[in-house]
Amino acid sequence: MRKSTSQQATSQQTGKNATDDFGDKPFQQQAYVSQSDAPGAAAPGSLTPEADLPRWATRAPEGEKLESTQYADRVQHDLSFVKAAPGVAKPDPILVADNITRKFGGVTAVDVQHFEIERHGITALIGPNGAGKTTFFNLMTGFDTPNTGTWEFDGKPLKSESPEQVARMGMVRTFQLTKVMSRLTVMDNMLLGAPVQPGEGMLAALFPARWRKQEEKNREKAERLLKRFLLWKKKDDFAGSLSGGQRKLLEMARALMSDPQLVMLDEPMAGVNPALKQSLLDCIMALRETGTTVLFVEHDMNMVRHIADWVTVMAEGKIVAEGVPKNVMSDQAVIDAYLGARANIDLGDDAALEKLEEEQHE
Ligand SMILES: Nc1ncnc2c1ncn2[C@@H]1O[C@H](COP(=O)(O)OP(=O)(O)OP(=O)(O)O)[C@@H](O)[C@H]1O
Repeated sequence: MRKSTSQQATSQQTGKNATDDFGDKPFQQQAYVSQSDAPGAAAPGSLTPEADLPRWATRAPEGEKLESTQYADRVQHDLSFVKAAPGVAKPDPILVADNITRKFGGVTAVDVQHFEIERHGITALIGPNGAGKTTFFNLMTGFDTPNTGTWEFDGKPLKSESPEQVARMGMVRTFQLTKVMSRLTVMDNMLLGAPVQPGEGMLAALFPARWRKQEEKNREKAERLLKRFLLWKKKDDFAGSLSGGQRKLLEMARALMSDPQLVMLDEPMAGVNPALKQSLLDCIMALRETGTTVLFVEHDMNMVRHIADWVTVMAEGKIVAEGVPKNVMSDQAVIDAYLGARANIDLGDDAALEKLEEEQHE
């Protein structure tokens, strides 16, 4: 069979068959080149055919996990060969949705023909207010039911699963308006996020030593996460006493108690003060480093540019554009339709972003 252009590029660089290189050798030893940089490679813009993508997707060997930033390097490498087109196939998708529609009366909130999320990547879902982003999240996670469509998480169909079952399968989400339990302490909120609550079943009650050990483990995990999310000092405070930004951090930390494979964050930056924003960005990037896939909805373009490996644009319920951030966010149609004045704001310039937000609210 003819090699894909990406395989040719890698083979030319390493002198070996690219298929041998993916998967069974440590990433550091591999010499990857981007398709357009490779000597004799196809002209820029001629991308790998969709059918070839899964064959050469970089994956950790069975039963192993990659270390640290290798996930970012691999996912960005793989996605650099994917065509920037709505509904395009990805090399190693963890979530695949087909023909998803949701109508509210006469309004079609979601009408997604095909959508894939690349495993281990950070994907941003952007679009104007009312584009259908939150409804799409609700549908994928069992909080709402589509009129039509099918979707699979890690190869398993999800159509009739409840939110609890979806979470148990490894896909968890946070909400635009946080759903932390105000009258519980921060630590108790975290323990609620643990996958199995010790002592719940009759069987567990018969073996107290076992559930005590499990609870100890849950507390240790909660402690690690609360430290990472800068909330450790608040562990005994009621969640209701936290600021909006701290609640976002708590909700995200709680979602991680079940070691999810995919985390879906709905506007994680909304209402978070600039001082906490950087911590939040760091926490999300740290998630990718531990092998967790992230999908987030966000209006904060600063964040999207900083951390996304891939950007998907929704408008009027449909996926209208997809690609790597620098391409999508410089696409004139996307700028006209959505980014507008947000497009040229300097990276990291919170003051400029806040000024713009104020202007828009005037
Ligand atoms: N429960 C509902 N009942 C009726 N209409 C709804 C409902 N939920 C969403 N909609 C409508 O569906 C459309 C998509 O809304 P949705 O909240 O998913 O958009 P969004 O992209 O998340 O917007 P935002 O960025 O403002 O959060 C909107 O027209 C909205 O009014």
